[in-house]
Amino acid sequence: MTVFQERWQELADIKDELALRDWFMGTSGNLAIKVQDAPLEFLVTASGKDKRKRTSEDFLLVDAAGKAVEETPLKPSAETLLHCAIYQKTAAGCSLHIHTVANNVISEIYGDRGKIDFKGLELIKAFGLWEEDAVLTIPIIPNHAHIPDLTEEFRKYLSADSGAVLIRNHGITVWGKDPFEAKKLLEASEFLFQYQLALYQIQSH
Ligand SMILES: CSC[C@@H](O)[C@@H](O)C(=O)COP(=O)(O)O
Ligand SMILES: [Zn+2]
Repeated sequence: MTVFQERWQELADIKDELALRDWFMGTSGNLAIKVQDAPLEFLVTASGKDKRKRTSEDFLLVDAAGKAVEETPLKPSAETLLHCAIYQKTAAGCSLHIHTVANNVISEIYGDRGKIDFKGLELIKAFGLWEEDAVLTIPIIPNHAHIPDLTEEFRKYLSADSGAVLIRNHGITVWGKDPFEAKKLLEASEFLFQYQLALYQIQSH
């Protein structure tokens, strides 16, 4: 199997796993996996597809500018520039973006603060935070409709090779060295958002 085929299969498998969780409501979400550096090329989901379906037209190969490497009728994800920024600024190998009710509501509740902090919760260890008093901070950025503007804002938080950013009333984007790490961060984030939401609902009564 070529590297291209291996990466395609890895991305298709992770797409199926996230689909099983119903994390692609209304065609939302996009996924990417790096195929090579210098020149950068990565596979990204084709725009507007039902990501619950597995087909031979789910992904296309794009370059560092987010343009298709070969002639294709497929359109790269509308949010490809976010994935470009990740691969340009970090050593990540995989990036995942999903919309959930929990991540949207949390982003709205905490959006004015520009971040949400988690402390004293076991699952922040998924982000490599093992100390007793460690704090996980997930930035929350405004949801600019103009994707280059959104990307500019997003780039400010790309200082590590793995991480997560919430886009207000839109969704979350995570990145990690490979699909396993990116999925771990995604699942941990969604757990933390659901926990915080449940707590918020109890405490506001
Ligand atoms: C209709 S879903 C919202 C989209 O605008 C977008 O935010 C999204 O996540 C999916 O867009 P896509 O172009 O399919 O990658
Ligand atoms: Zn989106």
